[in-house]
Amino acid sequence: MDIFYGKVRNDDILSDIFNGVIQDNWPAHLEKMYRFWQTVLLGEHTYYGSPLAPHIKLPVQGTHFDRWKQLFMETGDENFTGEKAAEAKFRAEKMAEMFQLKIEYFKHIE
Ligand code: HEM
Repeated sequence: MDIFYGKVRNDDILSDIFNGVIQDNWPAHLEKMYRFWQTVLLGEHTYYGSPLAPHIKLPVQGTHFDRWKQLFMETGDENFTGEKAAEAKFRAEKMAEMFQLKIEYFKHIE
C-alpha cells in the first residue's frame, strides 16, 4: 500500500486529485486503506465504510482509472507472487470497473 500510494502521490495523472482531497492526511488515508484491504483479502473485518461514496464527485475519467489500475497491478507484480496477490489484482480490477461505471452513471443523471 505504501509503495502503491507513494507512486500515486507522485503520478502526473493522479497526484493532483489525490493530494487535493487528502492534503496532509496521508497517514490517515493509508491507515484506512490497510484496513480496507485487510477486510477484502484477509477476511479480518477492520474497515467499516462506504468505499464508493467519496469517489462519486471526483473529477475522474477513464485515463485516471487506467493509470490507477496500471500502478496497482505493477506494484503488486513488483512486490508479491501467489494466490493472494492474484486475488488482490482481480478484486482491484473489478472494483475499479464498478466505481468507473457508477461514477459515469451519476454524472449522467444530474
Ligand atoms: C482513478 C481512481 C481513483 C481515485 C482518483 C481515487 C481517489 C480517492 C480519494 C481522493 C480518496 C479519499 C477520499 C476522502 O478522504 O474524502 C479515496 C478513498 C478511498 N478509495 Fe479511492 N480512488 C480511486 C480508485 C479506487 C479503487 C479502484 C478502489 C478500490 C479497489 C478505491 C478504494 C478507496 C477506499 C476504500 C477509500 C476510503 C473510503 C472511505 O473513506 O471509507 N479507490 N480514493
